[in-house]
Amino acid sequence: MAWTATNSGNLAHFSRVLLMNKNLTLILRNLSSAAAAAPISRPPVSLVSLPRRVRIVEVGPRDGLQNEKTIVPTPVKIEFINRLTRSGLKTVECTSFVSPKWVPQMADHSEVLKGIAKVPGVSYPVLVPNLKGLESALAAGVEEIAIFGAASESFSRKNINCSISESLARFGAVAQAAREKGVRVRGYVSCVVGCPYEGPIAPAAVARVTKTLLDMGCYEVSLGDTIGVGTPGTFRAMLQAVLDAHVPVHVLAVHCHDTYGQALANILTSLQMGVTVVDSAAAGLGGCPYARGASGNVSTEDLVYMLRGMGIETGVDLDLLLDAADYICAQIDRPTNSKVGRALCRKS
Ligand SMILES: CC(C)(COP(=O)([O-])OP(=O)([O-])OC[C@H]1O[C@@H](n2cnc3c(N)ncnc32)[C@H](O)[C@@H]1OP(=O)([O-])[O-])[C@@H](O)C(=O)NCCC(=O)NCCSC(=O)C[C@@](C)(O)CC(=O)[O-]
Repeated sequence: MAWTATNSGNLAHFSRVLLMNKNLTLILRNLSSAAAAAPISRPPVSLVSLPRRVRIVEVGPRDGLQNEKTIVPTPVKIEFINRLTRSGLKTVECTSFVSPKWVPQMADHSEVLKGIAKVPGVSYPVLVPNLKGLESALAAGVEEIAIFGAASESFSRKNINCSISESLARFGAVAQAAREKGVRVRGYVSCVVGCPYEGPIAPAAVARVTKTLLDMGCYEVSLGDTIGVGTPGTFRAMLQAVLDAHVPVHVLAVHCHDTYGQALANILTSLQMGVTVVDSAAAGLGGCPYARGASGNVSTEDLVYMLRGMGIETGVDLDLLLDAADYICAQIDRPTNSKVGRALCRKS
């Protein structure tokens, strides 16, 4: 066969492919020897099949609005909660009975709790830091509260002005008094992978606080990545440590802020490890006033979209949820943080 320009072109192409393959082999070899040299610190993971159903705990009206610069009018909060409930959400955390000097945005807690159109079968938990808060919450007719501890000593002091052990003693008294009144108690642990003041947090510290909250009667503990620094790697190690402390997975929830865009990945990792309860906020609102740099929660719309795409039931109507998110974004005059909200070209 005569040698043609096409053959010569093919040969040049072939040599390039060979060279690329050679480079690729070299790169892969370097990578695998680097991986072999790296210390193996992965905890054992037992993957269970994905759940058929996930319960979403909507935290937008509380976690979402507590960090707003301007105070959102009470009727707007009430309408937001009512719309969220209409979308099919079964748990809507609606306010905090904390000190108005610390978090002025939640000062109208009693009016909000009394003003919402409560739907049978829907739970409306509120945050309670101490017995004074519990007293006011009970007077407003609360049926479920959330107590909120931290795995970081510095965050505990900044957020609730006391050490972890002082906070747990305080929460023990709150939990007991609440349960005596027939009020359900949920727990939070903040800074489960990282703290804005201390950096990385030891998984063992998370396991300790989680166990203590369960021992005092919390029916569920939500593990909060307050500043959204977790990755599937750190999340898996943290969750494994909690499970290794003999905490049953069905009493755990995850609460992921999306600062580094890892929230859905961390949630998926948690589902793979057996978690079936996930916190989120409509429009991706949120942030803790005492956690500098913390961005919003994972958006409920993005979470529902992902779960629906995986065939996991949530009982939430995405259109009605988007309406609720549009409503609050219009009221507080800011664009949605939800990727799904943006993709579907909603008004906000
Ligand atoms: C815990 C305290 C109260 C301690 O605050 P303190 O200043 O140490 O409290 P105190 O007991 O010394 O009392 C000082 C004053 O506050 C009043 N007070 C005391 N308690 C209450 C109350 N319940 N309701 C109304 N007023 C209250 C009390 O009556 C007194 O009033 P004064 O005599 O000066 O007029 C304060 O630090 C506080 O309210 N902190 C709340 C901080 C907060 O809400 N942070 C955001 C929520 S946590 C979060 O977002 C994380 C989470 C849950 O989403 C999960 C995650 O993402 O990780």
